[in-house]
Amino acid sequence: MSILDRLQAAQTKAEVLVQALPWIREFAGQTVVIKYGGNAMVNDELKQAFVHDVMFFHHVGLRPVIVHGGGPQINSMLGRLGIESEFRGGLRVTSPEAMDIVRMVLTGQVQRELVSLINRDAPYAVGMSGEDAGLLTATKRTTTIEGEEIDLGQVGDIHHVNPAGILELLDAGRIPVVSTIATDVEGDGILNVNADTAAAAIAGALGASKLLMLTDVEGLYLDWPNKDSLAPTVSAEQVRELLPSLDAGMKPKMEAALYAIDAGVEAAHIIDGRMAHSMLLEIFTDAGVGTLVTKDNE
Ligand SMILES: Nc1ncnc2c1ncn2[C@@H]1O[C@H](COP(=O)(O)OP(=O)(O)O)[C@@H](O)[C@H]1O
Ligand SMILES: CC(=O)N[C@@H](CCC(=O)OP(=O)(O)O)C(=O)O
Repeated sequence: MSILDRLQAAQTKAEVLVQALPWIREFAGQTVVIKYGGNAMVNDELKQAFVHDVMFFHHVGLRPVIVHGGGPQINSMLGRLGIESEFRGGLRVTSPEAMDIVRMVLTGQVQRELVSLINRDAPYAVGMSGEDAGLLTATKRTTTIEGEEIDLGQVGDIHHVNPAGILELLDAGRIPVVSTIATDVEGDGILNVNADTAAAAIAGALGASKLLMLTDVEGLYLDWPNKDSLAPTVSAEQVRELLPSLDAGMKPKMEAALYAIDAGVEAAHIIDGRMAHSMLLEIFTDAGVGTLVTKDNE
């Protein structure tokens, strides 16, 4: 590479840094909840890119909180153990036997892996389950399909979020990594909570400014699966209209986006986790990848 080429490449990097400046200034000190879906944890390079983005957020003064999923990882373990599992309305029907595996995979495998990956860079990450310090309590929920109420077993909807434990970690300069197992407020057991739902409730309780949801699709398609229908921005009102027609995977995500916005979170973003550094591009550049869900009046 000639000196001129090297100077031009350096100039481009400087421009990118300068472009990030207003966003860094705007978001410094704000809490951002990142929902890291199991389908976005595709390979080691992408996981490493995710960790670098989280570290970038942390070092420019944002307060990132990671709420992770792990649906595919749970499926794989259930399959290895020969335990049947099915999804109804985007939620896993969770028998007591499956519940043990869900807890084991989320808190013992996926969360540990993320915590270790971050801490290999710098020792900031601390894992938490929704069971820890009363973080998540839930009540048993069902789902309705074609007018019929379906029993989902040990599946919960958030009853209450006690964010004290997360706030203590954030104030100590840590990066909380949360698994979405909740204490059953009506019984003496635990409940399996969809990670999108939990992330939205946590974002609301923390007064987060953003909820970022990393998944395995470019964003919300208004006319799924028509690839020309990707929406760069949608209002909460539009999402409310779309909700009944949405397919399984996107439904809990859009319900979560609405919940977060109704709880005061300024924006929810659906971001393609299969693209390296998509979070940085969405937050700190003018490029705007993914779908931004905003309040009705914006
Ligand atoms: N309107 C839509 N726009 C985008 N994706 C959709 C839509 N409807 C359904 N989907 C599906 O939702 C999936 C994402 O949800 P899910 O598989 O639950 O991801 P995650 O594990 O990241 O939570 C996409 O891969 C896609 O197949
Ligand atoms: C009730 C319910 O469906 N819980 C989910 C929890 C994990 C999750 O939500 O993982 P993703 O974000 O990767 O989909 C499950 O058991 O798969």
